[in-house]
Amino acid sequence: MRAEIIDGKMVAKNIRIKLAAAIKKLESERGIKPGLATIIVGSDAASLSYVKNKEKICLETGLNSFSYNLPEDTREGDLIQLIEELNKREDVHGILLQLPLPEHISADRVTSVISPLKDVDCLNPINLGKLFKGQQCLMPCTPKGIIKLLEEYKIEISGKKAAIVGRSSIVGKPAALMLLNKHATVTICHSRTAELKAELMDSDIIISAVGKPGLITDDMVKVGAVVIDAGTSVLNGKLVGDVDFEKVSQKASYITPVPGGVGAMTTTMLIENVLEAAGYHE
Ligand SMILES: Nc1nc(=O)c2c([nH]1)NC[C@@H]1CN(c3ccc(C(=O)N[C@@H](CCC(=O)O)C(=O)O)cc3)C=[N+]21
Repeated sequence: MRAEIIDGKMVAKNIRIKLAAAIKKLESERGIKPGLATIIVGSDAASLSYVKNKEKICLETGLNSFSYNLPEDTREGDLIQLIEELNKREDVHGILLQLPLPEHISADRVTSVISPLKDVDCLNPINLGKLFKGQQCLMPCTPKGIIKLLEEYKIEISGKKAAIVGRSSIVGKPAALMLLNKHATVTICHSRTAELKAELMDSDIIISAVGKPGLITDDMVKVGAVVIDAGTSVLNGKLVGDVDFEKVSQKASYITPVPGGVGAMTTTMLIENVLEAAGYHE
């Protein structure tokens, strides 16, 4: 079997055309220009790749973008103070705090400070609680993009067995909840999973969000499975996923490339969330 390649770049581009029109409308009808503030502490390679793409897309869709690049040795108190200022600013509708943070900063404490109304990445425990309960909230960008891709390619979720590899609060866990809300039977695998291969071989949909190049090989995937690669590692200066794309694409029915798959959707979902936070409702 030769997999159909899920073209995240193309799907994202089509969504952005609609977003750009909606942003224009919000500005002309209500005088609101949606604004996104991005904070990076230090210089994580995957974060920098995200920012580069995000800046381009903010420009393209007509969003205001404010960037804060803070040094690695920033004090937690100073970061919290910056977030509190952004919470109050009327021209900032979304706050994106890039993870991971340096070890001396508590991500839990800092993300709790982000106003739930501006929390475009769903990091605040209030929004995570809503997600847990299946209530309406700003959905985390990467899992939201994954669901959109599955829907765009008319891939059935209800009743399917889905395995998520990775249990981060920003991709793995929310992806599991969102698939569960769409009636998949979900297994969450991680570094201590006893039989990763056996779990994956039994799955119709595999989502990998670990950040380990080459983690998912063709012997772990059943023929006809849908393989979604949400890994973002930088290897020799290039962005790579978790999946051995060449080999796995000969067994899967659908597969996402890196770049051009999930990552391309993440940035676009971020813009969608900023627009939502700015008060635009279809
Ligand atoms: N709070 C937080 N939320 C995140 O969502 C988050 C984060 N922190 N920290 C860093 C990682 C990394 N990440 C990427 C998203 C998109 C691309 C992306 O746009 N990729 C394009 C191309 C990039 C290129 O080729 O330069 C693609 O895959 O097609 C990359 C990386 C989000 N992350």
